[in-house]
Amino acid sequence: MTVGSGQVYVVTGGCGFLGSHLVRMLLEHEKNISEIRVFDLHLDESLRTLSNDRVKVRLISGDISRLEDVREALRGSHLVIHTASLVDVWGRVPASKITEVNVTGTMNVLQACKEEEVQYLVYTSSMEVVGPNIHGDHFYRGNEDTEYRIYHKEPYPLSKAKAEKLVLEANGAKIKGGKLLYTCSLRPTGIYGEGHELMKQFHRQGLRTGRCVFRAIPPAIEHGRVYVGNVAWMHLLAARQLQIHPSTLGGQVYFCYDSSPYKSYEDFNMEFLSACGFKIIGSRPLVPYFLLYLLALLNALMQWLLHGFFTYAPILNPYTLAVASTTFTVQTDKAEKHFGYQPLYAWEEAKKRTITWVKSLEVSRKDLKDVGEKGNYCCN
Ligand SMILES: NC(=O)c1ccc[n+]([C@@H]2O[C@H](COP(=O)([O-])OP(=O)(O)OC[C@H]3O[C@@H](n4cnc5c(N)ncnc54)[C@H](O)[C@@H]3O)[C@@H](O)[C@H]2O)c1
Ligand SMILES: CC(C)CCC[C@@H](C)[C@H]1CC[C@H]2[C@@H]3[C@H](O)C=C4C[C@@H](O)CC[C@]4(C)[C@H]3CC[C@]12C
Repeated sequence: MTVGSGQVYVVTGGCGFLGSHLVRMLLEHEKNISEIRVFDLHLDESLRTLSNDRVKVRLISGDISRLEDVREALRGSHLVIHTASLVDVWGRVPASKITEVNVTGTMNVLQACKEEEVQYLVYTSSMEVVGPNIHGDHFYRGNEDTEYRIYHKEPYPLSKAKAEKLVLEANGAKIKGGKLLYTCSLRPTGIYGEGHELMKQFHRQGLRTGRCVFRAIPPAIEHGRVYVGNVAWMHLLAARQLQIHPSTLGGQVYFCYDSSPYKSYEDFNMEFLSACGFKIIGSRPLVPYFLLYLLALLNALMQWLLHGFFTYAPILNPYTLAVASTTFTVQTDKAEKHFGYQPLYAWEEAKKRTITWVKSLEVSRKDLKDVGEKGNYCCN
């Protein structure tokens, strides 16, 4: 295989949900690269087959929390897109582990950039570095400059906020050889699309309840969502333009946005699930908020009691309830102004692709039979 003399990009967490879309996006749309190094703790061998005459996809097994692993992966590369992270708001992973991967891991990426003379770093942050906060303050179609009471207590948002701060502070730092490091941070809202693990869980749950989804959150609560393909596209453009206009993009944060509609978390999921015959029951929440909150508290108590025996980590806990019950949506054109970002996929296309994928879950589910034919269609 002949591989050209283009740039070498490293994608940490490249085998994850966003990471694998990003790798495919780079292969298809970035003409200036000859090698993509996919660095991950758990490798997805299928990505290796994506290598072509122009670009080699190299899978590198490593742990972001080990500096040596990161240094080795970055050696001789031009740019890093750092998406590796432990995404956990359910208490499945100890807080210390989240800090080790998300904060120490990011320190390692920065250190490795400095030691291995890598000048450009695009960091995948999260809307959670801003909010929603636990006070329930709504962030209604805000932008990067909107004032908000930022308050972090949970390990995941805390770790993302700390990591983002480190990334931004490192912008302009001297690296080995005397050149400067340029960094920027992208903050997706809730990402959806092909491969979204949580959507698989909601789909599975919906099958158990006869394709009925029982409304829990008032429909007026807006939750920001963005299509994974557009998040990947935005990373590609940021990486490209950070090298061309480092003084414009360097040290900046950008929310990731597209034309996905502003809806509640549940109504948004229904955009896809309804194509599989799912129905949402109730135009208002069926259970009063205080009962849902009690249930969330009970789940937290059970988690604490069972800790040491096994990990009890249901989807609903006080924190996920607070996030789902607080409006958090963005409306901004900062990325368009700074680096010409416009969504690559219109809402109709993003929706179509996601529906196709959700439908494919139906045929691929081995345990579909366990649910029982009758129960599947109680709403129809
Ligand atoms: N999913 C969302 O809705 C969402 C929203 C906003 C921001 N984000 C951010 O986007 C990024 C990607 O998230 P995702 O949803 O694709 O998550 P994901 O879990 O699918 O991907 C994360 C990847 O990081 C890898 N990883 C974890 N620990 C590692 C370690 N110690 N060393 C090397 N690799 C390690 C995992 O194996 C995985 O492949 C994360 O930084 C996350 O914080 C996600
Ligand atoms: C109350 C129940 C009926 C519904 C519970 C849904 C809940 C699990 C969902 C709602 C919002 C979701 C978060 C949101 O989309 C954004 C992010 C940021 C990202 O960085 C990590 C994932 C996270 C926290 C989503 C997790 C799942 C949440 C809380």
